[in-house]
Order: sequence, then C-alpha cells, then structure tokens
Amino acid sequence: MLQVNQLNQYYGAAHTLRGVSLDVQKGKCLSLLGRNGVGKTTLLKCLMGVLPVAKGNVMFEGHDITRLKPHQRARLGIAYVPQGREIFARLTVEENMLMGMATMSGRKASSIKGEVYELFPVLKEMLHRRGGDLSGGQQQQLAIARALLAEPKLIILDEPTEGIQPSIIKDIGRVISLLRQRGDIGILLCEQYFDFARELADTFVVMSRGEVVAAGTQDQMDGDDVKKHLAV
Ligand SMILES: Nc1ncnc2c1ncn2[C@@H]1O[C@H](COP(=O)(O)OP(=O)(O)OP(=O)(O)O)[C@@H](O)[C@H]1O
Repeated sequence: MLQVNQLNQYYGAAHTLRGVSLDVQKGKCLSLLGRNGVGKTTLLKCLMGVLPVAKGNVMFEGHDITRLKPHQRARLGIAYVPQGREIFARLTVEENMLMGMATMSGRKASSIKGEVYELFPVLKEMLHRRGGDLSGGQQQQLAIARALLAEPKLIILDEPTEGIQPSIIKDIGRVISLLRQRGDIGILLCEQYFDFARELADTFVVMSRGEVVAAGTQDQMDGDDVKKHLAV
C-alpha cells in the first residue's frame, strides 16, 4: 500500500537520505531499524510531507503522493505518531482525542471511540485529565489513540517505546499486535528496541547513514548482517 522508491533528501549540503526504498503492505507491519541519527525520523517526515523530497517518489495505494501536503496525506488515510508524541498538553485527554476525529459524524465517532477505549482502557479513566499531566507512557498511548481515531489505512509510529516503562511498552505492543491481526491497516514501526520491533514485524528494513543496508522478513532479523548495523 505504501511504496517508497529511491528517496533522496538533503539538509543543506548534507545528503541525509540516499536512495531509500521500502514497501509497507496492508495488514502487515514493517519495522524500520537503525542507530540514532541514521535518518529514520527524516524519512518518516518525508513520508508525511513535513519535509520535501529531493529525488524519488512515495506511492500510496497506487497514487503518487510525493508532492502532497501533510493534511492531504492525512486525509488519504495516513496517520503519524511522531517521536516525542506531541499531544496537546493543556487540553484534556478527551479533547486530544476529539482532535483526531474532527471531521467525523457523531454516530461514527462514538463507535470508533468505543473501540479505542477497548484498546486503551486507561484513557477512559483519564478523560478529564490534562494531557500534560499524564505519564510519558500514557501520553504515548494517547498519541496512538488519537491517530487511530482518524481511522487510518496506514499508521506510522516513530519510536513508540522511547523512554517508556516496561509495563506500558507491553500494552503498546499488544495494541500494535491487535491492529496487525485486524489485517486492514498497514503499520510502519520505527524502533531502536530490537526485541519489540522483531516481535511485531512481518518485514524489516535497517538503515545506516541514510541508506538501506539490510531488509527481509522477520525470520531473517537475527542475522549478523542486521545486528552489526544496530550494535552500539
Ligand atoms: N533539521 C535538521 N537540520 C540539519 N540536520 C538535521 C536536521 N534534523 C536532523 N538532522 C541530521 O540528519 C541526520 C538524520 O537525523 P534523523 O533525526 O533523521 O535520524 P534518526 O535515525 O531518526 O535518529 P533518532 O533515532 O535520534 O531520531 C542526523 O545526522 C541529524 O543530525
């Protein structure tokens, strides 16, 4: 459903993405791995249209979306959960969630809300708390919930486990796994936490210095050619 073909991007003279290609399929999870600073976040921002692409293209469901604006990509069904979550700290949990479904009819909104509360029961208990008062892990759950409320066809997650306590990492893993089992949503999971990424992946891509240096199916993730690009 998402094909990235030979993407190149520059920050001034620095060539940050060098011919990156990958493919996310409907109902599958692609784990994007790589050390700090190899260009993962830059790639995700290019996919969302937050950063311009110098060369290459991004196809979504057969359409070339390379030059579309972020809101147009969101409207086509691509949701993005950025690193650092970026929830609205001064709005309540409920208000944050409403932002995810601004354009939806009332009846539809309440049924989707029900599904999201099932995935994240903790949010239902905290509806009237301010986003900024939640723990980091709860904020991450809220950011994922808000993305899901837009009923995306593809969800892009940038390091959802970063700085989060183990019990909540488990909850987040369970939710991603349930989404994958549903089979109707593509998942692009950018992660540094190898075991988490491996458990959820159908396929994987490893980046190093702006390039794809390894790619394959989940059973190939334990190979030395993958580990050597991730070890610190
Ligand atoms: N706005 C910017 N201007 C110039 N260089 C940047 C900018 N943002 C990132 N970079 C550089 O581009 C490279 C890729 O950064 P990027 O954030 O995409 O890496 P990453 O793999 O996502 O790492 P992390 O896991 O730390 O987020 C790094 O060398 C970084 O210093």
